[in-house]
Amino acid sequence: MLEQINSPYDLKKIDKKDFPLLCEEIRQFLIEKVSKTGGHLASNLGIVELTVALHYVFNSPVDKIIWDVGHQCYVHKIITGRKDQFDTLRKFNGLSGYTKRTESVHDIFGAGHSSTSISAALGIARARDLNNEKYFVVAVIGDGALTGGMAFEALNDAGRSKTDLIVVLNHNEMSISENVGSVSLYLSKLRTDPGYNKLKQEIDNLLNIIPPIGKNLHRYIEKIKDSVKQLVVPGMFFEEMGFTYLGPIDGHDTEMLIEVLERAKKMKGPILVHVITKKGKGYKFAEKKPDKFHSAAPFDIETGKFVSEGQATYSDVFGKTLTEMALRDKKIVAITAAMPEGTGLIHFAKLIPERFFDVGIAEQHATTFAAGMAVQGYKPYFAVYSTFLQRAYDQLIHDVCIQKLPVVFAIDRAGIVGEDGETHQGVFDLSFLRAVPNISIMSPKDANELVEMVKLSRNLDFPVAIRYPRGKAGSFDVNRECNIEFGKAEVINSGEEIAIFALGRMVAKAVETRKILADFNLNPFIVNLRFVKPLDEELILDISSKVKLVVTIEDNVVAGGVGSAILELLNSKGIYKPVLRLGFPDKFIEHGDVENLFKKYGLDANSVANTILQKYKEMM
Ligand SMILES: Cc1ncc(C[n+]2csc(CCOP(=O)(O)OP(=O)(O)O)c2C)c(N)n1
Ligand SMILES: CC(=O)[C@@H](O)[C@H](O)COP(=O)(O)O
Ligand SMILES: [Mg+2]
Repeated sequence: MLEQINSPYDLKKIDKKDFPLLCEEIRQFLIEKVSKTGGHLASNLGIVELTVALHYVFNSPVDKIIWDVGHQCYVHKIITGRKDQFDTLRKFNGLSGYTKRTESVHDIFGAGHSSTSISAALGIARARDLNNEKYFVVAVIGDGALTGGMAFEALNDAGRSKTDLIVVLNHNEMSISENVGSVSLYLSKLRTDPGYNKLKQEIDNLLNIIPPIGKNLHRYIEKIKDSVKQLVVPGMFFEEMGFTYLGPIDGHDTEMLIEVLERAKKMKGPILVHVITKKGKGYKFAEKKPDKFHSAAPFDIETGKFVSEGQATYSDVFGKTLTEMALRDKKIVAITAAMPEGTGLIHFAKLIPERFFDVGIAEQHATTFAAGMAVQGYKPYFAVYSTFLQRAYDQLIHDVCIQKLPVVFAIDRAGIVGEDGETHQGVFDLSFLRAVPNISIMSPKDANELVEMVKLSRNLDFPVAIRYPRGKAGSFDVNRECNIEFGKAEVINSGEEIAIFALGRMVAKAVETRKILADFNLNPFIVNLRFVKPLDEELILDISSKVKLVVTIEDNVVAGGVGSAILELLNSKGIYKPVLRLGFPDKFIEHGDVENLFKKYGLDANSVANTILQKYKEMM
């Protein structure tokens, strides 16, 4: 059946009774393809029936379906004519793992970061109304994404607006890990107590029988209805927010889904359809461990084992080091915004649960919450992906840095992350952090240096950012002493003519570059900068004054990064030399394998060596 589907129109030609079979085919397709490419398997397995029902009931692209985060849009991509590209999913020049406006007219709104769908949908709906147009607007948001503040800002705005808008809440009790927070508990209550909803329906029916006689009496009765509802159905949260609540419904029953969505179509104002699904449905390993199959690496279908399992990542190095420190130091607390696994804080959570805080997908709250703990003498470590820290820029400035509070931002996934693409590349943090007073920024060249930096940060009495990349880290020792001196760079090689200042994982590339340049009789200085703020000015000025060409290499956009910092320093001291700044250009970096991307942007060792040679020849 799947072969016949190349557009939502084809789906409408299929007999509804055959949908369960179609969904089964889609699941097999997903498992087979994602086992090879990697990707967000569990979320997509859970949303098969809901996506089929949505595309059956609504008429995309005339009707607008907006996916929150977008990591669960694979079924949508299959139905909207992109199934033949699934072998290229998340690969260089291949299909994006998220919704992307340039990829299809059915991707009405691009995503990757969480909790944006209701705002975007409301914007589209209000634009529709201003234009006097007629179409449906549907936001699909998960229970995890609903923990994000933006979702509530949007509900708050939409609820009283009377704008026609349908929000479908895909409730599977999971964020990446288990979902957290009181809204999550509230949803679970709705989910597990069918009588609760039946009662609501019965009360609504009963109250609606009361005839509205006269204007004043009508108003009075409406008031009574509201009070009775509040008394008998406590916490009618969505209704109180101004939404008509439909649900909860079984999200794996296509017939039921279609019936309820059709009903929602006929209703006016903001509607919330509460759908219960199972993350990972239909693949036993993903059902059992939905967190492991959330953002899955390629795996073996039979065993559920990941191809590259085993080696420690930078996240593990951070998580294990901090846990080790915190076992002896009761002031250390760890904070995550819904990423305990991804950030390596799971190690901390298991051993020291009382000092571990998962605040939901709420980076802004996490940052100010950390500031609050710091005010009371704790040492908070907020582990956050570089790309998601963008969300909390104001909190970082206003709540942490202005007050010079000793919060440590453990910035994971700094630099390019690869397959997640432009929404997730962590290539802006150096630029946006450098501009902020009071914060110190450092980046380790390898796993052991990360251990040392985490230790160093413990006794720094001001805001600190430690940035490190996604991926394997090599061997390390959490018991290693800290030998790094604050603000001091490391000279890896002395040299002549050329100085290469590199940061973080680019140090290894600089070392490799030097080997290539040796064949051309060039022996540059190689400096591991370690610190972006403060820069080791003395060392940088000393070495720069000895060479003809200064080169900087960073895993960040060139604009405002560490190369800019060095250029500014040299300029301010009257050292006017060519400074070749290597990093990412002024564009969003697409998805693909990290090494391919480094190559494309001239940041692999061979490309760096060639660029240096060319520049050097021009100068001679
Ligand atoms: C701002 C932001 N923070 C963190 C993430 C990482 N993230 C991606 S999906 C996800 C969980 C989403 O859960 P939910 O919306 O319930 O979708 P499900 O996977 O359960 O279907 C998280 C935390 C993100 N995409 N954006
Ligand atoms: C959708 C999303 O934002 C996360 O699932 C992200 O893809 C995880 O990335 P990692 O695989 O690097 O943890
Ligand atoms: Mg969920």
